[in-house]
Amino acid sequence: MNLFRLLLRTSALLLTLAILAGILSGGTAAGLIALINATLSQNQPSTTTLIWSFAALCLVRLIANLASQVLLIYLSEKAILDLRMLLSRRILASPLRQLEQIGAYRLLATLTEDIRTISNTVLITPFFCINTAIVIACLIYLGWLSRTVFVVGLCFLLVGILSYLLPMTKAMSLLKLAREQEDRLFNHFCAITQGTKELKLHRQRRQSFLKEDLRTTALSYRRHNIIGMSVFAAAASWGQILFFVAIGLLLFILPSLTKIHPTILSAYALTIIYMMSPLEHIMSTLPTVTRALVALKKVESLGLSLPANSNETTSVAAFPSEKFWQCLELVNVTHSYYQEREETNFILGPINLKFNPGELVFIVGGNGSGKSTLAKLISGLYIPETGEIYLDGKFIDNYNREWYRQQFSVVFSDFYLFERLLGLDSNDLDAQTQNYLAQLQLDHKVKVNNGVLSTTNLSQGQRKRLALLTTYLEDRPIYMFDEWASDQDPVFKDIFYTQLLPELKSRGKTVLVISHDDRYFHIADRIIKLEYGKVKYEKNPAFINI
Ligand SMILES: Nc1ncnc2c1ncn2[C@@H]1O[C@H](COP(=O)(O)OP(=O)(O)OP(=O)(O)O)[C@@H](O)[C@H]1O
Repeated sequence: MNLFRLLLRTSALLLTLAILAGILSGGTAAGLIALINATLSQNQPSTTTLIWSFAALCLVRLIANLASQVLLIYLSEKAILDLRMLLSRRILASPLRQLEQIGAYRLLATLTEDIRTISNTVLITPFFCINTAIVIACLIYLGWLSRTVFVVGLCFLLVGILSYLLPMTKAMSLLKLAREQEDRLFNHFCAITQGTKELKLHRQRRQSFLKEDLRTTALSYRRHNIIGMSVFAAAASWGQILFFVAIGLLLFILPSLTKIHPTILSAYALTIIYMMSPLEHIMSTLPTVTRALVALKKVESLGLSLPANSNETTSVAAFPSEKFWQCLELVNVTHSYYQEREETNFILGPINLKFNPGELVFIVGGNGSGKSTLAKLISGLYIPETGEIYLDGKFIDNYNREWYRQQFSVVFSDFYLFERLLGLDSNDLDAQTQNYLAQLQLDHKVKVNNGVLSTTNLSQGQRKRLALLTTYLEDRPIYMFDEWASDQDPVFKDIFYTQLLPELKSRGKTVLVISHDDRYFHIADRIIKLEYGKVKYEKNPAFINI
């Protein structure tokens, strides 16, 4: 994808109109220069026709220039908005595993830095187009003035462009390296925001983080940027001097080689001087354009490029709401993680499990045995590498996975809490929420108004209760809680296991609970124990020696 295609996708009509207006603007600029040259070269006072032509060209240039700029500004702002929305949608449509592999810091760098870089370039595109149109129109005018001089000039121009492109390529590779360092910088920024407490509490850790990690990366980023931008500056200065060399050639060398009329020479000198400002502008925008190209490449390399990368159907309208289901089945399901540094694989499965409505199932096992991974597989967040998942005999594939995920309400151990109760449009949402707040003993802390919670700045245990509240409001057939009770005080832990879970079960919900609380295993209908990624046993708690 390049910048032009990005603009074309936004609105082909607007882009065409803007380019036409830009060409007209550039053409009239060249026309004005031609008129000025013609007037200067004639030895008699200007005719009325010339004066009126000059006034008309001024007017056309004013209107065309304005129209082109306004159209392109509108177009570029629309392109940025579309890009922001598209990229956010792409991220949300990408498989969870792919996003985990990319890493939050890289996504953050793309959503902030890459979009900012692309936006900056898109915003200068209007002026880039108009200046290019002016340069092209001036070149046409020069060609019309004298073919011989033009051909010599063109050869000179080609040599100039080639000598400019060479350092440009070098600069581009340096900017690419700088962009890689930017990803690492974002990783360090995440460490600063998420590890503030750990860094504050340990002076040596903080100093070594600042010196060895952050500073080293920031210095490397700076070095690549400085060299890259200096190469650009050198190329731009070289380009500028080439113009004067061209004028020098024209004035001092060419007349001695071939016969050229002085009026043509002065017209050439005037036009080249006029062209210098738009050309300088074009050259000054090249570093920004190059950065944007690097940013676009980065977006593509993350697998978040604009062509659809997810084969999943995002519509759920084609499927019935699954309030009454009979059987959820996992057949030989596997998932593996490749741990690059350890060069080892963690393999979960093959897993064969069945779940029924109204069942309370505990998933237990030691740390790292694969419980959370299984939860992600069951809820459709991970796609099984091998094996199949069936809901009432319906094979879950890309076509219906989005619908399948809508059957689950989950509180993960690393849950996220939204301040607004998004996507819940019940008429009495506030009343229902208030009711649950009281049930979860949060009504003295949190209020709700028009679906907005008064605060989420609470203790971890209280925040988990708010996450539980959200799942209550979602009212879906299958509930999953990943170590939900681990942050609760003994009193509320007891309420969770002995009141809330049985209540959900009595409402016909299937409840899958990942837990280490063996004191409460007896309330489950079934216990599934995982060990090293395999199901060790699946039993009624009455038959287990806890
Ligand atoms: N995002 C990941 N990338 C790579 N490996 C991972 C990832 N998440 C988990 N693993 C690996 O998979 C294994 C199982 O992890 P999982 O989180 O499923 O275990 P768990 O049983 O939920 O553990 P715990 O009780 O500590 O929460 C672990 O050994 C871990 O190293």
